[in-house]
Amino acid sequence: MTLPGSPFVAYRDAALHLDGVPLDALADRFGTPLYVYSQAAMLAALAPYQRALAGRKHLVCYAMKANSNLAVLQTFAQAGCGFDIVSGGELERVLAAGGDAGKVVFSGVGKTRGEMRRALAAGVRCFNVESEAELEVLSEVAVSLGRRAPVSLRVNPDVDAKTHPYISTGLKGNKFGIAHDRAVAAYRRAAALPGLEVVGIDCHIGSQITQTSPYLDALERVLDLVEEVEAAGVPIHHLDLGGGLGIRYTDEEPPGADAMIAQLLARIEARGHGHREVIFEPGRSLVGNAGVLVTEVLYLKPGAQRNFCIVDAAMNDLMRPAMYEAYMATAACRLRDEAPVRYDVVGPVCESGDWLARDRDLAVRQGDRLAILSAGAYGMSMASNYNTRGRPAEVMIADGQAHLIRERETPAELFRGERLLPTP
Ligand SMILES: Cc1ncc(COP(=O)(O)O)c(C=O)c1O
Ligand SMILES: N[C@@H](CCCC[NH3+])C(=O)O
Repeated sequence: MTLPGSPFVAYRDAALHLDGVPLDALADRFGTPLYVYSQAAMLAALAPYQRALAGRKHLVCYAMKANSNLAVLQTFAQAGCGFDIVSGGELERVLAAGGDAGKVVFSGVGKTRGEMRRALAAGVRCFNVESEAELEVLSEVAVSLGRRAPVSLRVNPDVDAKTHPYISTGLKGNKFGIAHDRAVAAYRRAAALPGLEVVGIDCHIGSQITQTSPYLDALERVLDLVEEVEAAGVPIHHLDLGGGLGIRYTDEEPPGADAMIAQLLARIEARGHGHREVIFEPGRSLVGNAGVLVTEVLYLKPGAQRNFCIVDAAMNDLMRPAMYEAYMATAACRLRDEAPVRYDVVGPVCESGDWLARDRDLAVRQGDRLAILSAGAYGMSMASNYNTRGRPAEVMIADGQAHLIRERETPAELFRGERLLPTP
């Protein structure tokens, strides 16, 4: 039986393993629903980025929104990565995990003054500024602290990333970045403001991108702008080409990071920009196929039109199917020599949109476990407590050992901080 996604997920003697560890045994030990990650799979996904960029000035800033567990951040920090953050909370996580603020780029359209102050105090590498109004506020905040904030302008290159409309970010109609035709004026303004120091340019065109051509199109537009901005007298040091490289969830065939980067670097050299430092901000491609969500079959419910496989994980644990109708592959943790039945895999949450997989042929019985594959990115990091459900525990396999890296939430933790009204 072939499985899409990670080569680290495989059957051995009819039992599904991640990185050599049987998932049923982890479910027995830690309970379900349970996120399980492989550190080796994360490092294997980082390797092509490092290979392609070796020998030139570069920084891989892991886009931690994809999976922000401290142990995941520690893994990438120890491998030399920086981080792409989008909130003050993410900055605190980087620092708690031992990451280097000097390798942090701070993206996001709505940074608050408080977040700017904290990031300046921590000494982040760069603010990826997304509007002209933000430039003014950041300069003011920096001046009030007697600092100059390093900035890069996130430009919107208006290219089609050819991905799901909800996760496309580089088109004119998106809220992200500064419009291409406003960018030179914005750079002039940034260079004139007392609290700012222009250091780079950046773009990020979307997520789950499975072709190289949108990156090449965006690069041409970014390089055109760099030339215009420098001609206007504002030097640009680094090129941040964002993240967004896709992974295989089912039958997608995204380019390898090394092949994609090699093409971009060749173009950068050819246009005479080879001296610039290059930054990438990959999220999903580093962690997506390094993780699975293990869930137990609670009930099998045959129906006239559809059969339901009701599991203990739900949309609050893994939002991608409900939110984007995303396809997530599922696999039984133990293979049974029985005829499969076609099921919709659904959770206990009171919403018709609470489904994890549709029309899947599964040979499972009550009490069996299923693994939702490719769940290492935008799984736990998007989980909520809807229906007062504690979020799953997380386990990381490192050097053949399973480590609990986040405890399961208890109901008491969920209403900690809430207060009853005074009784009359
Ligand atoms: C600014 C920025 N950088 C990087 C990423 C990482 O994207 P991905 O997980 O698709 O690599 C995102 C999310 O799409 C983002 O918004
Ligand atoms: N959360 C999305 C991707 C959004 C990328 C964030 N900039 C997903 O699961 O596919």
